[in-house]
Amino acid sequence: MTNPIVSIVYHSGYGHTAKQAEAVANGARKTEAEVFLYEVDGSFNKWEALTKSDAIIFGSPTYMGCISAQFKAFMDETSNTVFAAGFLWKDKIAAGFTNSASRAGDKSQTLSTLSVFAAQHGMHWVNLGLPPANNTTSGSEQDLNRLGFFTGAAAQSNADEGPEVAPPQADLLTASHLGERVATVAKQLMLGKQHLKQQA
Ligand SMILES: Cc1cc2nc3c(=O)[nH]c(=O)nc-3n(C[C@H](O)[C@H](O)[C@H](O)COP(=O)(O)O)c2cc1C
Repeated sequence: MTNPIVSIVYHSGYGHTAKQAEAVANGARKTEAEVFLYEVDGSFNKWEALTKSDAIIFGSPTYMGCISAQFKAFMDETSNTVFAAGFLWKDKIAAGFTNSASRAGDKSQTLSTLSVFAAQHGMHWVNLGLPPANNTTSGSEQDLNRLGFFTGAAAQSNADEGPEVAPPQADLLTASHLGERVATVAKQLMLGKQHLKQQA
């Protein structure tokens, strides 16, 4: 019995989204998955590793209401290296996360862009799977999914704080939840495929 390979591909200009990416990886590591982190910054060459992955989790800071230019360059490269090379990511699992300075900050646009990107590659998008929190009188900033996103994991880093303190723990735990959820779904899909193959 093999375990799924979960890769996390992210860009981070100033280190905050990198902290979130590490939290996603830590969540995935709570399962038996093999977990790899790849940073996108300029030319990317880990295509073979991504093609071997069962799940790929995409992460970008929200810059000007969308993904960063560096992450967009990575996405555009996949047109040749993945799509035209044989639809190589079809049927893999995908998910996404983003971090920005404002609580909203138009992060939804970033997550939406990442999910469309995954769909273009024929991937199965896994959402966050947490109810929105911090939206009642008993809620707090310590709640998981305190920012209330559904499509993926969101984090908020105060613009005057460095990555040693931002994003806060609640957002890192939310990211960790996404990583664990994706790795679990990857295992379920793997076991389901093996079961169907044995029955055939
Ligand atoms: C070019 C640029 C554009 C930004 N645009 C947004 C934005 O649209 N919404 C927002 O909330 N924060 C915005 N920010 C703030 C960043 O999202 C925030 O500083 C984030 O923590 C940066 O993540 P990083 O350290 O991984 O690069 C922007 C920052 C930069 C540098």
